[in-house]
Amino acid sequence: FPDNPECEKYSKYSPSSLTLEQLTDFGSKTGTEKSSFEFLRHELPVRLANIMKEISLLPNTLLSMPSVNIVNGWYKQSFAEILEFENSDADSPNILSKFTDTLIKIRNRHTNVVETMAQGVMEMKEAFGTDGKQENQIQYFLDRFYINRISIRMLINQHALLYGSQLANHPRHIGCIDPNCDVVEVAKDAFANARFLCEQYYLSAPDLKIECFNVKEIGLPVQIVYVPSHLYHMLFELFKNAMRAVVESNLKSSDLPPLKLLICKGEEDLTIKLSDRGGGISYSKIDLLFQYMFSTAPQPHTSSVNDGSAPLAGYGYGLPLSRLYARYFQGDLALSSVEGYGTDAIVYLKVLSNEASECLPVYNKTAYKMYDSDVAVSDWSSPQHWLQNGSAFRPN
Ligand SMILES: N#Cc1c[nH]c2ncccc12
Repeated sequence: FPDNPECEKYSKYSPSSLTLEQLTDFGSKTGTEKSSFEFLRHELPVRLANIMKEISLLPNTLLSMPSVNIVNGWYKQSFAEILEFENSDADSPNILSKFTDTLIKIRNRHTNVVETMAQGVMEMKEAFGTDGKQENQIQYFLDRFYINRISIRMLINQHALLYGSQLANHPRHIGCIDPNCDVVEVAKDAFANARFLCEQYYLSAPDLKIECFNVKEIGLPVQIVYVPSHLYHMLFELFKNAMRAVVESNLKSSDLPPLKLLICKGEEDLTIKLSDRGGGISYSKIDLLFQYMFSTAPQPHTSSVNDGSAPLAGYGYGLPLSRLYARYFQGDLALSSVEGYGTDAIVYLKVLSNEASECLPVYNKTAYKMYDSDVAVSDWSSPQHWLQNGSAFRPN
């Protein structure tokens, strides 16, 4: 990409972060297909170019992997296709419908980016092994790469749902945003589907108890301006992991301790805490659950109680991606565990839609330096394993 002048040009712009309030106002009041077209034909190349510059900075051990080359090709192709509209006359016939068709074609092309990048990481691990420095760089890159992808798909989905030919499923929704997203309803849906899978695999599943508090609007249901599919993705992942922990730590018992879900809408945060009595996980292993390099390995999935000899089976990319969905609109996802007892998984969401602004990676000197091979080595005395990470502090 470095030799692509158009990529150079668009990577010099910073992405424009939108709030859920701006997205809902645009989709319900102020926006038109033409103004959306004029915004996206600049903003989408900006977001693509910013991350394409970072792809070009990846260690060659990853960049040279066949699967990463495939993803590269998809980004180049999509970038070029949007640029076809750079100087189009927005008022010329069919240009707007052609643009929407192009966006849908791009969305379809990128359907399997997550799996294909994971395959590339696997190819690199098998070919070259890894070291702590590279793991940090790849963790840094993939968090930025996937949240960039979430943001591009969000903008494409909004435009396609608002102006495309497909019928809107939910008349009250604004694109993929529900202005009154009922958290309990989404949670019950995610729980039911996770329980179905759990019962299929383990022949049993824990029950769920829900406690709900609305401190901001006493007596009203807990609702938020949010993207239901993002909330569902997070909760479905957390329910699956909690159920697995409970079943695998109670294999000799038919009486499973129930999961507990606490939902509380405060003034600033909507907090969702899922508590399980699944035996917990040691503090030192929590970070591993969010690490792509750890989660990429094809782990032997043990359905017997983990006797401690085998490494904790990877959870796939579900947790790190769920945390990115939470962070995308200024929230977060954290695990707090008591080894030997159980785990709390906590999702924080912004109550106010004008505070829920897109969290977007920006290609700049700071980012550039993160890919510099001479990143700082630890300047703290630490057990040997920390030195491999090359991180000055415990990875957060
Ligand atoms: N996410 C999640 C988890 C929820 N409960 C857990 N117990 C052990 C390890 C991970 C988890």
